[in-house]
Amino acid sequence: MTRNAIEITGLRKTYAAQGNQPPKEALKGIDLSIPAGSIFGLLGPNGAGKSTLINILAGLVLKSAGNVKIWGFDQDVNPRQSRASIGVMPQELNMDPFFTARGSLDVQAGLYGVPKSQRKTNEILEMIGLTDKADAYARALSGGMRRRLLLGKALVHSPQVLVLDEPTAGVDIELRQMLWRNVRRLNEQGMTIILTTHYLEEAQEMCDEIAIINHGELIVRDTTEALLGRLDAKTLVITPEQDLTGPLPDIPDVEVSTRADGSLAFDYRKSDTSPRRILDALYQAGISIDDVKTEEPDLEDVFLALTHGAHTGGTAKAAG
Ligand SMILES: Nc1ncnc2c1ncn2[C@@H]1O[C@H](COP(=O)(O)OP(=O)(O)OP(=O)(O)O)[C@@H](O)[C@H]1O
Repeated sequence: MTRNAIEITGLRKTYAAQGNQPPKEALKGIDLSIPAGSIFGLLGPNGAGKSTLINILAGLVLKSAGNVKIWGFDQDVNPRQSRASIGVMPQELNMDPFFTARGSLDVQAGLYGVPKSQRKTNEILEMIGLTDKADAYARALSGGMRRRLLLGKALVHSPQVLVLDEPTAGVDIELRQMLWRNVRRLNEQGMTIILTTHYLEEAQEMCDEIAIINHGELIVRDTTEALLGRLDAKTLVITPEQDLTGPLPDIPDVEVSTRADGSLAFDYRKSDTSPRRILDALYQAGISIDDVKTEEPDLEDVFLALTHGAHTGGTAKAAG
């Protein structure tokens, strides 16, 4: 049986009323297990409850109800062990400006009770590419370097589970690649990775499994592959040999549109039409074809279909 790194049952969070704001039910009973060794994506629109969930895992927000186990340790029964099993790289760049990079890592290790002899400060500095900035004060580091330091801080106690909350928001390509290289390496060494990202392409590329939450509820949880297979929509794009002068062929159950580059896009559902039918119709209309390609839905299509209440099997993206 696969071991679960995280087991969440019936998790609820209601933030207390503030001023004239009524109480806010941010999580409405989440059940979610995350297998050990996976790279798991937690996705959802703004305000869905992702940060609340992550902050509960990190022990930064108190849950209102439900049960959370991290690496088998129940947060309520074994709070110390459950906290020691998880490291969180937060979204905000909250830094201790008066510590050096090395000092920040040391302080963090101290907070987690890691004995000096077991600290891996140099190894972590090397991994996050800050060896030459080890003695620079955090306030003198660039935004990208501070972010790397946050990753380092999340690793000082060698947690089994690493949570990355929007790790690549607003970072340049080089830093993004470095982060993903590190994440892959840590995962290969056995660490379970949970990440939230607004970049769905990134989630599609990085994550084995994905959960989508919306309005505090879990709406789907599946392997990335199965999620991508949920949408029935497909697009066949053909480039005609000559510019078309006559009307476009009318094919039942297929929507056709012209793209800016002169190609024709035929949106269809795999369950009602085959590409062969489209190609036959073009042949009969006397349209000769220079190039053909198909386009599959991507995670963005799945995400939009699920979070906008559309049914899977619905919209095809007008990719261009
Ligand atoms: N401290 C708080 N007090 C009151 N309401 C809060 C608090 N923190 C979050 N909320 C509300 O709870 C809901 C969920 O917020 P949360 O930050 O968990 O969402 P999110 O999915 O992380 O969004 P984002 O992607 O924008 O970070 C939102 O409606 C938010 O306004």
